[in-house]
Amino acid sequence: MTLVTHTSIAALNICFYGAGSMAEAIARGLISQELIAADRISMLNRSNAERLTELSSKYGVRTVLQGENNEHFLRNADIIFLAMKPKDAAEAIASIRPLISSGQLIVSVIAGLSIGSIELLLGAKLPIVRSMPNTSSTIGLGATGISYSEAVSSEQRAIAEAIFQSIGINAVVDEPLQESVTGISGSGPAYVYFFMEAMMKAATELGLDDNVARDLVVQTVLGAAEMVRTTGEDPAELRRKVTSPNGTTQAAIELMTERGLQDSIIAGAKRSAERAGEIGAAIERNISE
Ligand SMILES: NC(=O)C1=CN([C@@H]2O[C@H](COP(=O)(O)OP(=O)(O)OC[C@H]3O[C@@H](n4cnc5c(N)ncnc54)[C@H](O)[C@@H]3O)[C@@H](O)[C@H]2O)C=CC1
Ligand SMILES: O=C(O)[C@@H]1CCC=N1
Repeated sequence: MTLVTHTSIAALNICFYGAGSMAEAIARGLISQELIAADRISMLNRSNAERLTELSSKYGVRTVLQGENNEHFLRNADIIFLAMKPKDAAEAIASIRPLISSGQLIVSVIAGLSIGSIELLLGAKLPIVRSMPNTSSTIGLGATGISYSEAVSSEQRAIAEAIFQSIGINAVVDEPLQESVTGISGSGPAYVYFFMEAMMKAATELGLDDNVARDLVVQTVLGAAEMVRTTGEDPAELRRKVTSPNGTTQAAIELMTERGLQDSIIAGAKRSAERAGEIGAAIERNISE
């Protein structure tokens, strides 16, 4: 069995290729969970020097704009996170092909992008981790789906899992299921925020002031999630315990059901998964043209 310790990860160099929201969430999580020192992390962006200055002053990471000695960071990285938008991925990945060597671990967070497409773009069957994290990684509460290419060694698997575990929980899934993970936990935080926006709007329309509305809604969502986690009971059972016969909750749930709340959430999550597939297929078409 391969032993991967926090100490062995601390000795690696990690490069984020694309320095947007998701890269920041993971880098911030890794630093705050003390898995790796900030000066072992480099973050590269195509443009926006201001954004890079903000990241280096906030976290102490090394930053570099594309074209300004970014080759050094890419060549010397043990792990390269591919973290640009899907529309930029094909060009960005193909352009680093001459810099990549077989000892490096490539970790993609790009929605829809298949391992096969990354192999085609890099021109080799390298060790590739396809992941689908979420922005809650920022505070160590992420939920990440992970899949591996055949070339990923057991030690590299252990490193990838330790990295994502340091910023939340992991589920290792067969690659086609990454689209489902995207529909559930990748996009999922946005559904919860959407729900919270609606709850806060309702609270203010019901006469509560903004701060009280925010506090009550945040605590309600936190408490409900924690109840599911700690009691191990099904959400349906916990919901039943809130719902007194002919009471207030029943009145609310009946109206929400009539207006299709649950059906909308199910359809929306499935649409996100389907969209991940469409995004991946568009990149594949782009590569084969
Ligand atoms: N935001 C989220 O909740 C999640 C995002 N993802 C995936 O993460 C990826 C990044 O998403 P965000 O961080 O939200 O996007 P973003 O737009 O915040 O960041 C993308 C960054 O990549 C940079 N970039 C683009 N082309 C580049 C190039 N050729 N070289 C260097 N940098 C380049 C852009 O300048 C930008 O800063 C996407 O592929 C998305 O599918 C995955 C899970 C969750
Ligand atoms: O909206 C998106 O495409 C990305 C992938 C999952 C969350 N955000």
